[in-house]
Amino acid sequence: MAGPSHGPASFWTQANALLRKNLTFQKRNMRTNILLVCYPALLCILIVVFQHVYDNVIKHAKKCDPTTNPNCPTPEIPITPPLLQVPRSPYRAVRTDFYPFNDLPDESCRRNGSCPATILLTGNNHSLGEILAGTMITSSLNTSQIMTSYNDLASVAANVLGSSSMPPQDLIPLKFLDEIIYLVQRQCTNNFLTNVVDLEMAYDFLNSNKNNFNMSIWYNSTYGQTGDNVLLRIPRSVNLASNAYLHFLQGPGTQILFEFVKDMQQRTVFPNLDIASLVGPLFFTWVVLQLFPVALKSLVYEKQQKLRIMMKMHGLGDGPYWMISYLYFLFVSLIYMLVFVASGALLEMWVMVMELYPGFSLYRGLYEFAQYAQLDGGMRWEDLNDSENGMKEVLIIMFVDWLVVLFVAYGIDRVVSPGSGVRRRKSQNSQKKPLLSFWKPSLQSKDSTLNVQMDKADVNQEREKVDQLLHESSTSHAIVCDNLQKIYPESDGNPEKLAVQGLYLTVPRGECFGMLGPNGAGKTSFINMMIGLTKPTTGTAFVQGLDIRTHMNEIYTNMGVCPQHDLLWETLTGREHLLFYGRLKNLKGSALTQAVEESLKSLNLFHGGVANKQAGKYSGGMKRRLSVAISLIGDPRVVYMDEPSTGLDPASKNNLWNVVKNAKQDRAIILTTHSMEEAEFLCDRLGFFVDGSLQCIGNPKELKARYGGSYVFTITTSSDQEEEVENMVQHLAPSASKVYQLSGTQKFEIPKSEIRIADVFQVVETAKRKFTVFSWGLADTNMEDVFIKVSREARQSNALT
Ligand SMILES: Nc1ncnc2c1ncn2[C@@H]1O[C@H](COP(=O)(O)OP(=O)(O)OP(=O)(O)O)[C@@H](O)[C@H]1O
Repeated sequence: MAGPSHGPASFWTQANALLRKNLTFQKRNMRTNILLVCYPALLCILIVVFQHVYDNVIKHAKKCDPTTNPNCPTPEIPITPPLLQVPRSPYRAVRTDFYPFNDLPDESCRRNGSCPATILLTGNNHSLGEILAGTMITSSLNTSQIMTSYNDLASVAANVLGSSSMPPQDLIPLKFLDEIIYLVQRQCTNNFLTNVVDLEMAYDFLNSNKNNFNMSIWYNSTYGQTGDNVLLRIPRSVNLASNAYLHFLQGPGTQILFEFVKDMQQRTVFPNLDIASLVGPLFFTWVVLQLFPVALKSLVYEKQQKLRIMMKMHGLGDGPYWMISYLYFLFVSLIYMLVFVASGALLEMWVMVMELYPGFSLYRGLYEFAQYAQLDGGMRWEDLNDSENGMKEVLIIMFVDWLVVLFVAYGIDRVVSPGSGVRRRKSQNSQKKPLLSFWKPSLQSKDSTLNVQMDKADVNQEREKVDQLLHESSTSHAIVCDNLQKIYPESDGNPEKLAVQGLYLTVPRGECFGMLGPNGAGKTSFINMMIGLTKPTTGTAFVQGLDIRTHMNEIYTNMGVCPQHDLLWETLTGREHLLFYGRLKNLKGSALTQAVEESLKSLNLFHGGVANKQAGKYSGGMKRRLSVAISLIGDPRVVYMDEPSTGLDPASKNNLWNVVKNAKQDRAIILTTHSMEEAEFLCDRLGFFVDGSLQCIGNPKELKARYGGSYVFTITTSSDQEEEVENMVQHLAPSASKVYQLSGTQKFEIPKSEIRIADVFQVVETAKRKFTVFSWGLADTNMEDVFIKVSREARQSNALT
């Protein structure tokens, strides 16, 4: 059906085939891809919409004036938590017995609203405190009071500044403050005391309210021995040359740490983190669940659907697979990242947390570049050491991520995958060599005499043939199994299972060998070993002279497989499947087109546009035919077909049989089936498998002759006459045995040597005169009888041993 074999496909041919398949697959998934790259943009829009709704509908923030309406919710919460806001006058700090701050006014100020707003600075540098106070408040005001020796800073902050447990409406919102606001970070629990001063607000306020203060400043002189540190958050928008900041900078002996607040946009996009703080984790979760595994998901999908091993079985090597997959996903990720970065400019929060995801660290890196681009000279190598930009961390994260993800993906492919049992270690002698030099009987075969039952002459003969071939240099037999054995180890409480026991088998080119046997006999286990899905426990097999334990990759280049369950890409058409596998088999140009067209025609997948229909839309029978077509494309020398005609209607079955019959001319085919009719029609030889071992082997005629030396006589009468019929048959042939009896219908096996067909007619005529015979028949044994007989005998003998 296909053209002549062109030898194994080169690395680049395989890469080309895979790339084309991936592009077609991607084209089919265009909608998903567009959605994928649009998600970040959609998410940004959603966040903004949420925020808008939240602000306008739920909070009414913009419509509520807190200066006139005390129930207005706080419209803005500064970004640096925790913050203490200045309380309204009735709640401000006053002198109490418990806290003897003598310079605070007494309680009466709360009634007339004259209590001062208080500010707490921490640190042990008095002069700095003076400078801070002097900078923020004009010197004409009585502003400075020094509080000493106070260690319980949190408690002081709460009491000196006013009650911290008051309801929010009693805090003066910063925006509408009529006195100076000074923010104190109360949780200063260690030596590094950090006063977070929002200078932007203080500065604005100072400029507009210079002479209207009623203010006390408390300065803790002893708390924190090493702490002279003040962390200033200075937005870029603030002019650093202003007097206030200069004073700060000149604070004697004080290390002033500047943290440039680069992301002022946050305030405008997310004025008050409520929605954003929900959306952030949601976004992160979505990223982890949906996007992180994009590449891995696809690799795992192919693995899970066994498509990876299917491609491998048809000759796709690890090299092209990894190269194309890697470059392909790199490209897809780049497109995704471009869209993401563009839309991510609107969404700058949570970037730090998300950096663990490689895409996000890339984003962070670009972001830092953008920030530095605003400065003279942009980012330089030495800036990597700047702890403020996190560029070094980003590069480290990306490098580690790259390594980890690459190794994880590769590890999944090598270790966890089906077929991992096959040793990928390159054989030291991977070149083909004369048969004799490496076709040595396996060690196990010497001990295997126990497995051989001496009464099975045909099976023994097969074993002798194997021994002989192993010592000859002939490669006339495409498949030689040498004491092949598969034992599944015990698991989940199930005992060890001997699925294939010491199998000796030879299949020459041009032969179709049928493997028959009841469910669970071990047929699929055998095929799985032969196609590299599982590893033999002991023994081995040689395909075209190559050992399946060590040369599976070479064997794949000349092998076709039609697995028991169809392994197809739902979104690729039948033609695209065949083009892909044809290319893997090194078919090119017109030879490829011709092979594909012939294949489609011969398997009845050509007419009515079926070839261009996606495989996901195929009926079960069409999928099956496509699987058979795939197994035969590129003229492989060895083909395995696991129940190829399952689910086919009679016409399609017939059509498929003809295809297989034509295909077997110059190749070895091993086929498993439950259809005796199929076995008889297609197979030159049959092997009956029961409980993992070969019970008999031979061509259909031989087997029928051997196991079918009897006629099957079936007769139906009323139930009362059963005994009489039985006596009658016994009289006719004393060795006859009853094999079936139900409601008057009885089936007898009568040795051919004991009767003549005319005698049977005679007996039935006599019986008809005595009682009613509803129906009767005499049949020669067919393959089904052989099957039943062999299975029964094998089970009986197994039960005895
Ligand atoms: N992965 C496994 N682990 C343990 N036991 C297994 C495993 N796969 C198959 N078996 C067992 O090995 C035996 C042979 O199974 P196998 O699938 O090879 O039979 P089969 O002849 O192909 O059956 P069928 O005709 O139903 O496809 C069965 O008893 C089965 O339960």
